[in-house]
Amino acid sequence: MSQTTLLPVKRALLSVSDKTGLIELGRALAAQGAEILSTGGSAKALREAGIAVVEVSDHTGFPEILDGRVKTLVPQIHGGILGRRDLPAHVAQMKEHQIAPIDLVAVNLYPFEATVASGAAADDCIENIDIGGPALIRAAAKNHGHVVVLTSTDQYGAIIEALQSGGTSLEARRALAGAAYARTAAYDSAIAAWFAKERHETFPERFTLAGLRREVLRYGENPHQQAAFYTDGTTRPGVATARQVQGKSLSYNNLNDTDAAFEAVAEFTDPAVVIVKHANPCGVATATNLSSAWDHALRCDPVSAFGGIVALNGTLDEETAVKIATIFTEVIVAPDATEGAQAVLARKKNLRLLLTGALPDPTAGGVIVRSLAGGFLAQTRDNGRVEESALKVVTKRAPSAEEMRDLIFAFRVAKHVKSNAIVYAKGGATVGVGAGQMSRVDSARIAVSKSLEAAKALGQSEPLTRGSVAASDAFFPFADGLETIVAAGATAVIQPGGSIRDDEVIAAADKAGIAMVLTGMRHFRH
Ligand SMILES: NC(=O)c1ncn([C@@H]2O[C@H](COP(=O)(O)O)[C@@H](O)[C@H]2O)c1NC=O
Repeated sequence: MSQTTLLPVKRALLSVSDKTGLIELGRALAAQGAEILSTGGSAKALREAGIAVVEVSDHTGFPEILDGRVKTLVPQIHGGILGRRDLPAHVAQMKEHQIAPIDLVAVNLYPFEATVASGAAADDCIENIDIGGPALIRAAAKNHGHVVVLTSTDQYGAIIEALQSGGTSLEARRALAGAAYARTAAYDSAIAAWFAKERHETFPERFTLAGLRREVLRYGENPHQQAAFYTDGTTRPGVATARQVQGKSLSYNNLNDTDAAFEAVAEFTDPAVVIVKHANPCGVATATNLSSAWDHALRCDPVSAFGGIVALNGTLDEETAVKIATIFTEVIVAPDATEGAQAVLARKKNLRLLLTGALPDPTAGGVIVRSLAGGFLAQTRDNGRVEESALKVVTKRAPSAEEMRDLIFAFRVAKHVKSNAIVYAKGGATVGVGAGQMSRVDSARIAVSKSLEAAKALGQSEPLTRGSVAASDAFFPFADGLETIVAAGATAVIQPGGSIRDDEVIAAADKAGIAMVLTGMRHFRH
């Protein structure tokens, strides 16, 4: 058989859980004169639409048994799919055992993933593990030289067209075979993940990662890199589940930054705004409303905010939208937006607006992964959150109530800043962010110099860090980082503690008369 030969379909097996498009496919096959074999529910739907169909059990002479656990798992079916039409021995054996060739298999599987997502009981989940379906798919995909395999309703259209134009090409069947194995692999991955979860096994010996390509991106982190965006089927509100209301496609960096911004803004219950650049917050604020939160977030580092990603933790209103629209912004992400806000943003054609419907739960667990040469690292999500009750005051002076509020705020922001992270905050807003430096003291200094720039923009000569509090994502290895913070005018500090020089650092804080609390929890982020 040449590469270009088109194969018609003389006999097809349709066994689908999702009946979408089934009738159209059945009609197209019938119109080509194909015999249609089908299982219980699929056969019923086809028959009701007036399409001639042979029940698999009539074809094989073997009934569906064990509540449908065994329907198609019989030699007449699998032999009909797997027999090679180009091997005389196969053809002879098929004839000897009265096995009729099956040229097209359309199967979509029991909805295991949806059943698990619905929170169904274990028995229900197990009953939704399809056995016969994957066996049919894998057999048909293996014998793609002779058989077409359809595993998704959105593949039907192209195959109907191909059949109407004389048949399917080897190239098309091979592409469908690849998609079929990817589908059964993803299905088995979901099943394995469910078993691991049931057994409270966070890191099973074999870790499978399955994703559905949502989009091929224009390029990756840089234009010479290729990239695509995959979703994993989880329903965590965020960039993967959001509805894009307007604007051009998001880039690789946009997606990454939007995720960082939205995860950060979900930390706060008061109206909050996070502005992100290069995956780091350059302004975060909470206030009594989003409009004020935007003003305060922007004030922290208006230079970096240019071309940033803005995340809000409530419904974007018109007043706030007008303000955000005054500066160049790449993406806005929020649970919702009023019609007025959407109308304002609609004038900015390139600005992307993503609506998520809800906020992610910052305390929810789950495993996150990152690749490295030869493998990937898996870890549980950083869902740690320090509450006031867990803090240990280690200095002579305890923080005031106002300082305490800002300390907790600053530490929550620091959790979302790349290490080494130093965050200065005042009045529920960041006033200086030092991110991603190789030494903690440099992060402390950079935050102050940025804060001085921000102060100048406001016509002030003192950095905004005067009278602020400071958070450090990890302990101070030496007193120098703390001394920089004191020099910047901060009056209280929050940090995990745990350094062998904690005593030195606490003594430096006492000497400066500032308050210090230890969290006992670190928030490294790389
Ligand atoms: N047991 C079997 O032999 C078997 N053969 C096909 N299935 C599945 O049965 C479903 C279709 O069933 P029905 O046509 O009765 O609605 C499909 O999702 C198909 O993947 C089977 N069911 C599960 O294992």
